[in-house]
Amino acid sequence: MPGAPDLRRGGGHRPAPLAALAQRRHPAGARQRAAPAWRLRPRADVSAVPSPVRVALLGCGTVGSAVARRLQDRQERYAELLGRSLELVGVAVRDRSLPREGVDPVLLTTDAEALVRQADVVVEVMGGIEPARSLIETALRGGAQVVTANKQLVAQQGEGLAAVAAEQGVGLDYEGAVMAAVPVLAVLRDSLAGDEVTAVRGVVNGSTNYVLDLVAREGVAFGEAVRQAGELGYLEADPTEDLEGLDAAAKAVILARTAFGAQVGLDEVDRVGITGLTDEDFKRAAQEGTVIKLVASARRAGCGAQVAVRPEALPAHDPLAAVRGGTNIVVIEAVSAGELRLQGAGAGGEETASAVLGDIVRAARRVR
Ligand SMILES: NC(=O)c1ccc[n+]([C@@H]2O[C@H](COP(=O)([O-])OP(=O)(O)OC[C@H]3O[C@@H](n4cnc5c(N)ncnc54)[C@H](O)[C@@H]3O)[C@@H](O)[C@H]2O)c1
Ligand SMILES: N[C@@H](CCO)C(=O)O
Repeated sequence: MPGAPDLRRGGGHRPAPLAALAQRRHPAGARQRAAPAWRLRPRADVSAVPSPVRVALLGCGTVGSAVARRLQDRQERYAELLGRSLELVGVAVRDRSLPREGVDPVLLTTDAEALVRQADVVVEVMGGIEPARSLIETALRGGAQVVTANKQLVAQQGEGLAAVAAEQGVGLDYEGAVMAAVPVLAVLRDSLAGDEVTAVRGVVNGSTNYVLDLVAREGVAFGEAVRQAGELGYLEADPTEDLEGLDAAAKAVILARTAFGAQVGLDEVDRVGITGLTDEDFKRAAQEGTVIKLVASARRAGCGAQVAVRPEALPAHDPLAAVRGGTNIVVIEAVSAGELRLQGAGAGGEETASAVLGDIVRAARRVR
């Protein structure tokens, strides 16, 4: 939406934090200092305690701050699950003076590159293509496992990054990039690995579903509904990505790639967003007993796929018609399984953190 105001979070200021913990815990080069004698443990103890898995977080916005908070307050749970602790060693931000509720200011750093080099697992939740892509590549080439929720990056550059990951023998996971809390990629990649998926169709963008729902059911003005979606943390940093269907298109490309191995470019998606919808469209849909949804679909076609994102007026009995607010749904068709439906929270910091944290645990299991 050109000229759209920042529809998202506000924020005050706190005093500047101390130096990043990363430097303190994992000193490099000239900064290296010997540990004080009182911190040295007897050799037997050191070998008995597995070293922590060092996690670096790139970005501390809606998703990043939720991930950071959960990494801290679920420490014991993760240690039990993994047999070693997950240690958040630093959080890369643009501005260290901004408050990050529940995140220890000592962890904040503006030097993302240095942070990446000190981690076993790098979690990219800053969004955008650069510097996210370069930082991920640096992490992979340095032997770190990478987790990202960045659907634009995965849709546009995912294959190249996956090749680097394979070359380095490390993982690149991005469950949070598609349908937030709904584990659709795991189902397509793992659970249906022995089947043949033929089509995937769904509502895969939470913010536009929230907007369409509010406009149609509660008569809320379009602009006001968009503002509320922003307040809930559903919108991308650039809301046009949601409203023009680019976010859904990126997710559809990732779905097609995961479901059928289809190489579909973002520019090959037949895409229409929701900004062209008029009051007349909503009125007609109500009169006809239909519901307008932004539908993403991918259908296997030979070695490739036909991928589309467009608003459709759906009959009330269509499973996609019933999803409310920020909820997402996907209907998967597979030769042996038949039709499967997955539904749940499709946007939001805490909800997306669920998927990102799942990927972090998976990644941590690979760290030797
Ligand atoms: N919000 C959601 O519901 C949701 C759901 C699934 C996936 N995602 C994806 O997760 C990613 C993050 O989304 P978000 O909603 O948290 O965005 P956000 O804008 O709230 O947070 C991103 C943060 O990263 C910071 N950042 C950007 N560039 C940086 C840089 N170079 N160095 C340091 N910090 C930098 C920004 O200042 C911001 O604080 C995006 O790729 C988004 O598409 C978001
Ligand atoms: N902006 C995205 C966030 C979740 O990917 C949406 O509205 O679905």
